[in-house]
Amino acid sequence: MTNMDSSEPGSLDQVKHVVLVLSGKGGVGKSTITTELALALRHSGHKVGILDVDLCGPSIPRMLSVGKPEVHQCDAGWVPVYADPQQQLALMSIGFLMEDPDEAVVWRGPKKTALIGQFVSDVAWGELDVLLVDTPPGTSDEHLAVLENLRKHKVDGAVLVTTPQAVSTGDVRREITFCKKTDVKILGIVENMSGFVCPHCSECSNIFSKGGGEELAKLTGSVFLGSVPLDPLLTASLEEGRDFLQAFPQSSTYTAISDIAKTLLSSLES
Ligand SMILES: Nc1ncnc2c1ncn2[C@@H]1O[C@H](COP(=O)(O)OP(=O)(O)OP(=O)(O)O)[C@@H](O)[C@H]1O
Ligand code: SF4
Repeated sequence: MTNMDSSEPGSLDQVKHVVLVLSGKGGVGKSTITTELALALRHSGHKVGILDVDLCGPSIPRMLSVGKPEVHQCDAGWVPVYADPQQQLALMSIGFLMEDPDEAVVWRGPKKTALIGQFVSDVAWGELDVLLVDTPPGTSDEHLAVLENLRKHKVDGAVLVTTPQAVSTGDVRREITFCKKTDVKILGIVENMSGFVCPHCSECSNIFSKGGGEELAKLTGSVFLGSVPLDPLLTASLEEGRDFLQAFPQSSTYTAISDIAKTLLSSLES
């Protein structure tokens, strides 16, 4: 996808890279991967933003323990909320603006797309190295609304999240077709919940067949960014809004996430 003329005004002008995080279906860990990639990039000294546009279940505020703060507006738009005292990890979630998280489910298409459109263009991010956009699952009109609005500024490409089970279904392939049709570069594929890390001995067992994500990447000519195991310590950290990477730097899951973040960053900067 082409970048917008940088002379045009917009709240993404000082954002170096915009990355969509997509999944063919819900529950594969898209919000988890978005959150952990943001934390990994932030720990490696980058200034990161997360735009949580997942109307169906904005879960990132809980994962980052920011709750439901009051959001303020300045001349440039909505002011993001910071998830860390150093103000290196900015978050704007559609959940902050919704009275009742269940209300979006009954909204009709045009209302959703109008809200998303406004939301995407109206956040005052300031300077960021990377903005990760957590989109709703699937390939709906909501995706197109996100894309149309981001495209006015810039989008580097998309990270596709899948699981060993989902890789064999049509969902992830539909997502790939969506990227091709909408001219969004696939930056890479992440296989999440790839094996199970035993909470007692830290051994990783492959419950489902492994390697589907890598296979899919080969088939579609995409980069395989890596796999993240199903780790009960990660589940608990997300539930408690605790920074897993800070708490468990010796774990194999830490290494897996950090390596994916490094590979993504080098592909963005190449
Ligand atoms: N690698 C992992 N290890 C442990 N738990 C995980 C992992 N990935 C995801 N989870 C857990 O699985 C659940 C679903 O993850 P998540 O909310 O990230 O999925 P999602 O794809 O964003 O879903 P949706 O788009 O429907 O909101 C969460 O409870 C999360 O804590
Ligand atoms: S994974 Fe194996 S070693 Fe670890 S606790 Fe379970 S049975 Fe024991």
